[in-house]
Amino acid sequence: MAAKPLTPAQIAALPTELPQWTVREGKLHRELRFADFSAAFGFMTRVALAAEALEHHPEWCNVWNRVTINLTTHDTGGLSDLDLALAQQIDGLVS
Ligand SMILES: C[C@H](O)[C@H](O)[C@H]1CNC2=NC(N)=NC(=O)C2=N1
Repeated sequence: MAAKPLTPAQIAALPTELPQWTVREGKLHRELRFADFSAAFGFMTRVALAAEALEHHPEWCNVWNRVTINLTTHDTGGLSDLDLALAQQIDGLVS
């Protein structure tokens, strides 16, 4: 699916659309903490499957029970509708 850059109105609505996320250095940013590594990696596995299905992939980092996620669209050089869609799916995969 071709990524569509977010409009200024969509960017202005991000805090209400995605209250768990901030925009840091132009990327959607969320930090999560889990009970242990197994829970964190289980979450990452679910996100990986969602990302593959969406053909849109996170920049992320895992340290034991912590997962740091940054979303941006390399093809457009900024935030797109695919970042919004992936962030919404990720929010639904946090258990
Ligand atoms: C061909 C393939 O769908 C593209 O290269 C996709 C893959 N995953 C991607 N992920 C992200 N975050 N940005 C992209 O521009 C991107 N492009």
